[in-house]
Amino acid sequence: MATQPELTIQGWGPADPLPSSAPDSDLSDTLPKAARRYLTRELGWSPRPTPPVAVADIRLGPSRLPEQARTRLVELLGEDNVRTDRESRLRRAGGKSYLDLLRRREGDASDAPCAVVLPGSTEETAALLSLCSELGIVVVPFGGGTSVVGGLAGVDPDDRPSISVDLSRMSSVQSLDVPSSLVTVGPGMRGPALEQALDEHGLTFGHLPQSWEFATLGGYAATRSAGQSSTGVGRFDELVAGLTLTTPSGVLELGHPPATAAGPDLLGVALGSEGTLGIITELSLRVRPKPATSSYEGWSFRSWVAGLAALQQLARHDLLPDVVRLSDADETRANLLMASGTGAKLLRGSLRARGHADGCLLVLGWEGLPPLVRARMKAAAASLRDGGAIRLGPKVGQAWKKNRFHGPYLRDQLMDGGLLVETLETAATWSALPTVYDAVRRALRESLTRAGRRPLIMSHVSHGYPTGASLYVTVLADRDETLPIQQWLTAKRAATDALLGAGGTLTHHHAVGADHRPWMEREIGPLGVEVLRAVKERLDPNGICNPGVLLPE
Ligand SMILES: Cc1cc2nc3c(=O)[nH]c(=O)nc-3n(C[C@H](O)[C@H](O)[C@H](O)COP(=O)(O)OP(=O)(O)OC[C@H]3O[C@@H](n4cnc5c(N)ncnc54)[C@H](O)[C@@H]3O)c2cc1C
Repeated sequence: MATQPELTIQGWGPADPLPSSAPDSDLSDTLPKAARRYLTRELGWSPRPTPPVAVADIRLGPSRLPEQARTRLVELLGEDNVRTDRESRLRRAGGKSYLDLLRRREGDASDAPCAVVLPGSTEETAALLSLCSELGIVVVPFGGGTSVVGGLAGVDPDDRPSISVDLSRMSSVQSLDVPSSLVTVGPGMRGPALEQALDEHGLTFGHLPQSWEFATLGGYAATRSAGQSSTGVGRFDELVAGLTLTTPSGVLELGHPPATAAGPDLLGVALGSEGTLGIITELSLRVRPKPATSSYEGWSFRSWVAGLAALQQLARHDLLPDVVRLSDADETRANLLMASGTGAKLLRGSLRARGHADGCLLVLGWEGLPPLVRARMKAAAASLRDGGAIRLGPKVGQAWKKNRFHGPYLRDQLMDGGLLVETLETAATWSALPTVYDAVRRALRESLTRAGRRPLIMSHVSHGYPTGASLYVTVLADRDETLPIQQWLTAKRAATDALLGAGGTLTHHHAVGADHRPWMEREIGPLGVEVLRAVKERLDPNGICNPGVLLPE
């Protein structure tokens, strides 16, 4: 089992060891002048240093784990694998949403778990859950800690002590069945390590969310994640052939590859269960040969509506590529301004000259066998041209591919400069998508506009289906320094009500967590909630498994 880098506590990126002082950051090093001017003008924002407090000054309360419980846990897992020290608890406090980062930057880690425990196998996890059930200790599975919906909040209505179950000791490949294209892995493994292990066999897994560097395979399954290539490769839940769900009531082996018709698919109950039913302790995943060729390219549309219509045509004729990303005019403008260098400047000039100054950028990625990729690209190109698109060529596609994991690093620096930076996402049918887009933008604009300050709302479609697509929204606004948490909570509530009212789904891939649970009944209905509760009561009779997420209070 290789050691995987820890995530920094107050932002994004690898951090080791624990820093004692706040990092220096300067937006002028990161953002080109034109982008800073643009943001200042658009938002009515004046950049100002608002660095996080030093990590040493972050406050967390004493552990509430009873000594007797600690002793029992140590008997089960060993002294090294039961940790109540400040650093272990701090590193497992919450996830990486804007609100999580705000709290950590302000020095608040009152949501830290009472202890961090590290089981090493399904058997140890089963014994751990049974012990915690007996002792009344809440367990919150911890994968990569990249939840952006409060999935790790550890909230318990009965205020019992809560422990974080860190799955990093279970992070290796257990077996590889090449003829069947199946790999069996531990839940704590991350994407880069899996790709490395598969590479020597000429295989790939290909699930690439933006959190790829730190998120885990168990976390993807627990949240039904989608990656940048999900249009072609499939969402994470489509890539799971089977898994082991370890619960306080026993161990469930779910999924029977290649296929079974033996009743309803219980695997679907475990996928997206967010730690509320137990802990995923093993996964069997579908892998594929590494693509012999890959080709990324850029296109431009005069308008968002034209771009959506063209994607819909591709979807209808089964011509969607593996990677699809259509940015609206606001996101396109911001991305072009943030890209420095002569290439970006030339592109801006060329788009202006061709009447696409306010256009919408489309990035497409194709992977697979060369003749198939060529044929798909040719057919799609004809359809896109019919839809009014102009081809910008491979450089734009390659530039996107090269920078595709950079966004979260920039978020930290924008927050350092006094900005609110957050994302939200949904999915809608092709017919509802334009209305959902308008409704979300309107709600965010109304909520975040005040006294000469406006939000910048940037959107893209990044996952296409025959029936519709996902919509991803990034919001930037001048941060309210007095009530920053309230500022975002109000905007988020308005946006969620608006997108549900317009026909969008509660979430496309970020999951429910604590943040979306008030709307869960609206998404699946009261009977749906009762069914989920009944399953939970059977598998987790004492309600110790991540009680603060998914199901409404
Ligand atoms: C910068 C950034 C970019 C992101 N980009 C994407 C993206 O492109 N696509 C996407 O889908 N998501 C994205 N996310 C969200 C996040 O990465 C996903 O939700 C991811 O699946 C979480 O994995 P994790 O291992 O970090 O899980 P954690 O954050 O540790 O946990 C998430 C939830 O799952 C539960 N859980 C974790 N492991 C297990 C397990 N083994 N068994 C049972 N329950 C478990 C936890 O208790 C928690 O409720 C992004 C997040 C960030 C911060």
